[in-house]
Amino acid sequence: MSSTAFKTLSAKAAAQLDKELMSSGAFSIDQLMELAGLAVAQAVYKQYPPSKLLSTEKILILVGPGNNGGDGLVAARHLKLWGAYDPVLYYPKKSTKNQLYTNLLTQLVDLEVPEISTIEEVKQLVIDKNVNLILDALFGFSFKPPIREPFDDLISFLSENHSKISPIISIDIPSGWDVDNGPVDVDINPTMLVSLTAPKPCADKFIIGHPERIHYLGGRFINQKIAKKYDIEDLIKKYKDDQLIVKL
Ligand SMILES: NC(=O)C1=CN([C@@H]2O[C@H](COP(=O)(O)OP(=O)(O)OC[C@H]3O[C@@H](n4cnc5c(N)ncnc54)[C@H](O)[C@@H]3O)[C@@H](O)[C@H]2O)[C@@H](O)CC1
Ligand SMILES: [K+]
Repeated sequence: MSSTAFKTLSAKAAAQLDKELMSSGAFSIDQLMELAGLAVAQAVYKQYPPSKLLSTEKILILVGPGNNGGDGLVAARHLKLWGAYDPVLYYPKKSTKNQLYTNLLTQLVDLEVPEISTIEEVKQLVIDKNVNLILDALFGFSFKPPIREPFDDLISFLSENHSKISPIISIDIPSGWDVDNGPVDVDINPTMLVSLTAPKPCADKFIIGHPERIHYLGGRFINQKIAKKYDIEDLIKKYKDDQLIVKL
């Protein structure tokens, strides 16, 4: 039993649920990712509405090699389409074999979302506070420490400078954290977390002792039967009406 007010899904259970949705559940990854990314964009908008942001309203999107990165690409598109944010991408490890990611990137290129390609540019942008927000879409529930390059340098940089930089919003897992156990050696210290489907055990570590941290739930795509099987019915009931996100 979790010590916080919400149920959690272990890394193993989250991966199993994901697999189940895409096999017997008959969902495609494109559908799930679109809903997940849309929820993330809505949570960003809700928590940091454009009027609350300073000057440029730029949001740096740190994109990892897997589906967590895909969620970030989708969120970037919605934020850009809403006209209120200027996303800038950092996407150092692109998969050329996965058509889904290629398509998501093409959609952003068509929207003239700029991309920076070096870690030095990222550091400069972040340290000069030329971005108001940082969206962490590097790693999700399939991450296994220790972190490998080129992401080790980035995670260390964010960790060392966390008190000086704009707020970090992590998608599903604070990148670099162990999914079941929380922070390892370096901690990017996000201000906000958007858990997808259900929080993972590390979300307990995110919240406990940190009342100032913000936690949303998104990814409203599971039915009652699956919710019951994974014992997360109470969590799913927290969504009201047509909401795609809920603040936990
Ligand atoms: N059912 C759900 O809740 C859904 C989840 N989605 C997203 O999908 C994520 C899981 O996606 P994936 O399974 O593709 O995995 P991740 O995006 O968590 O990461 C996998 C990638 O990270 C790399 N990696 C793992 N450990 C590493 C390390 N120590 N150093 C460097 N690289 C490392 C792997 O080689 C792989 O390329 C979730 O967290 C969520 O964001 C959505 O896109 C769709 C639906
Ligand atoms: K993340």
